[in-house]
Amino acid sequence: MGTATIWWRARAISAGVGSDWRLSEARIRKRCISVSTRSSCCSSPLTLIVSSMPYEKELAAAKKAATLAARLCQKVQKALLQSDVHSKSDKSPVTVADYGSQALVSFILERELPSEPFSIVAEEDSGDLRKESGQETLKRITELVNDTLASEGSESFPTLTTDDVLAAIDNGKSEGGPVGQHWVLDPIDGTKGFVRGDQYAIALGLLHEGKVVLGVLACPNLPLASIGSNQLHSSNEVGCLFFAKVGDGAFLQALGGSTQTKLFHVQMIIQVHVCDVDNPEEASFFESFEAAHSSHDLSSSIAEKLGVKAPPVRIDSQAKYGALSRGDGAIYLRFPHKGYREKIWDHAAGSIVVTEAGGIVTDAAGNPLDFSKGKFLDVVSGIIVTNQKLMPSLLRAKNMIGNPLIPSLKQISALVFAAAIVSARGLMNNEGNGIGHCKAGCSGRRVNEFGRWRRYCGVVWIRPSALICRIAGKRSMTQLKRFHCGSHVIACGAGFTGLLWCHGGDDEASSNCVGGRRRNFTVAEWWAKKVGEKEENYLKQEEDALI
Ligand SMILES: Nc1ncnc2c1ncn2[C@@H]1O[C@H](COP(=O)(O)O)[C@@H](OP(=O)(O)O)[C@H]1O
Ligand SMILES: [Mg+2]
Repeated sequence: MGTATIWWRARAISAGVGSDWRLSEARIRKRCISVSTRSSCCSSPLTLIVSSMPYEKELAAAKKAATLAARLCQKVQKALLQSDVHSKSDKSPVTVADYGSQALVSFILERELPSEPFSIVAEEDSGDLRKESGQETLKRITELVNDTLASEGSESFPTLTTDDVLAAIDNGKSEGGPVGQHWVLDPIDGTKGFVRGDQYAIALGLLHEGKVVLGVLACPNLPLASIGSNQLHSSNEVGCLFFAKVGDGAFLQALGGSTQTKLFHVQMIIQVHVCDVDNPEEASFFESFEAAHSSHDLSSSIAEKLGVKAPPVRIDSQAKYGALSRGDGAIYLRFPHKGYREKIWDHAAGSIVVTEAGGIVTDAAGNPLDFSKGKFLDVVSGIIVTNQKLMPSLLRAKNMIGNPLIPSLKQISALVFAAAIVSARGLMNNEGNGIGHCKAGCSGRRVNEFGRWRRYCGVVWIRPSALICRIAGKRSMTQLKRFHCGSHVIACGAGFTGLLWCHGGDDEASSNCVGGRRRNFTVAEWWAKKVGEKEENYLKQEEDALI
């Protein structure tokens, strides 16, 4: 008797978003069909043994869990945005959605995969909900979870008690590690985006022996159409579900399954690929919306060094990984500020979606991310995501910019020049225009802004890596340090080719100069704190001033 194994894989035809929404889920399923035959006689029956590929049922469970959790979050976000009661600073709706999403995902995974060892590394724990003060919130979460389960028409679920919800949340207490299987969950990734009404994601990955083997990203607000420049899909619809299994490619389907994308009950799925651009001038890059999460200055210096022309696309959450996996942009740069430790749930699902789409995810030194060390990722100074072709030059650019020990010729000459500017302080006139020396060092466009800092020149620190000149006023360094938000920074990051800009200064300087080439919102926050004004008002003033 001979046994032949036939691997059959329906290849999805997709060159990018919107190119082909006609594939059905059945067509992309990968199956192993083992066909046993008797070599001599055709009278014997043909035995077909169809066995699922690894992680098939885990993937189905993860998609179901993330889809339901997304439904719960959408409901809360909608109420949050419509509510007059909750101000943006009110964290309670977010809390409800975070816990609710975690409870739902945990409940569904445990129910769908009863025979598997069950471990989840997740962001939330039930400590606060077990306190007297958390009882009301716990009740709301339980209602929300039960309502969401009831809305899943195709199946009936038991009604969960508050204790069931607490237990489901506490499943997420696992520490992960290099041994065995662990789910990795961020119940709402991009909380700030969620509160703003922008992007967020439910991110669920599975680790096996420390490696990510599957990932699902539910992005309820991400358009099905590309958010990059080459928009191919005409739909305005939002809600994307990205998923990937190791060795099997990355795929995208509509999260809601609306009539447009779900004809005849067949869910349409496309295989996604990262964009294969190799010319940085044609590439665009993603970064965090929040400057506090990732240094916008550093990524802009790197992009500039690389020759990227397009402005950054700033969005919250791992929706960035999803968008990159389908070629909306070619690069995702993430440079947390000193002291921050990345968590595995912020990257596990996204990284496999991108790598299965043909991309690469490394730390800023080019090392692959190691998910086997527990909750934290020990990354060297940031995370870089891009395609195979751009990665080498991207790492080179990062090394040149990020390594203070190897300043470029341009940086050295700019340094010398910066020192000259300081010593030439006396050249500035009394109208506050530093035109005399400024013309020599930066473009005319910025002259006035620069000139108005005249009064604040005095003490200068120069950090070669970023070419940042810190120009303090007549105030003492101690005073400046007290403000401690980088707002006294005048950054000359791009050298002296006309890209001098201002991040603000002390109180007067910031009001004068924040409208430089880049706006640093921390200045606004700082200002708001200092003068007790709302950030929005301050920004409005700035807009008006600019007009
Ligand atoms: N100071 C910081 N630096 C870097 N990342 C931070 C940070 N503070 C929070 N984060 C992480 O950044 C995530 C959001 O990423 P992004 O900036 O890409 O939207 C947050 O996820 P949560 O919103 O789940 O807490 C949080 O884990
Ligand atoms: Mg997160």
